[in-house]
Amino acid sequence: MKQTPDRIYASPQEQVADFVFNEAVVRVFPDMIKRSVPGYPTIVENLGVIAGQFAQQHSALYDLGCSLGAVSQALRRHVQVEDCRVIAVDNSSAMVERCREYLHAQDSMFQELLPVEVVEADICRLDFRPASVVALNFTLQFIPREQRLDLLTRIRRALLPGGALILSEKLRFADDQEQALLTDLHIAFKRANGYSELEIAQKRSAIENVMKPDSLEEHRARLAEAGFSKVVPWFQCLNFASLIALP
Ligand SMILES: Nc1ncnc2c1ncn2[C@@H]1O[C@H](C[S@+](CC[C@H]([NH3+])C(=O)[O-])CC(=O)[O-])[C@@H](O)[C@H]1O
Ligand SMILES: O=C(O)C(=O)Cc1ccccc1
Repeated sequence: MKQTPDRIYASPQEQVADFVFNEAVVRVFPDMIKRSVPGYPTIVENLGVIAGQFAQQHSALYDLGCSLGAVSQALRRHVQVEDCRVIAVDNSSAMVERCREYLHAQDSMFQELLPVEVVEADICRLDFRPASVVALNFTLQFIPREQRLDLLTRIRRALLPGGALILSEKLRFADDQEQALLTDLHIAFKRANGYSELEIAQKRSAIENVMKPDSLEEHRARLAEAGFSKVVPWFQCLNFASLIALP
């Protein structure tokens, strides 16, 4: 993927607008997410490996909030199961357009990849087909809180026995000291990746109204209420974590 550097918040803005996944973000997204989310490359690659353990014949593998399709690409690199298809969904037309280009490029470089379908839709209004793997890789945090339980319930109903939901999220922490330490360390991570104090501050005010992280305890309670029987955290780097939820 192209690595145009993210300079979106580099110059001072009189009023920082709410963050949107538009064309300007699409252009810099691979650089932005790598420099902003500690552990992102490790999570994406291992999501493919984990999916390989749960993928079943004659089922769908969902990449919900696919952005540029990094997870879909990992699924296709790692899963070789008969009659499976990847369904990548995002409601940003700018993301979907570029995602289709990247996945076509992957098709032209490799043979025998799983078929993939990129759908422009709101994942809260999606009719799910029977699925063995569902990935929500840093997407649930952008869904309005009051819609999260319903979405997870519908995912749970679509999951086949033996399947899995892989849920990656930024976490918040009920303990003030833990929250403060991990927030500081996340800022240090961004600084170490070349973001200025201004960029960090402006990005923070851009996302505060649109991205609402929950605590691990809130995720566990909601997943249980949605009908998941087991939640296994498999990765945490600073305040970013990934969970495997079993039906
Ligand atoms: N209701 C919705 N319906 C569909 N898509 C949505 C919705 N709300 C937000 N999105 C989409 O969810 C994605 C979240 S980014 C995911 C990274 C990717 N998974 C990755 O592994 O590279 C996370 C981040 O940027 O921190 C964006 O593309 C939104 O358009
Ligand atoms: O930038 C941040 O602070 C984040 O928490 C993650 C993020 C990454 C990319 C787009 C929006 C939010």
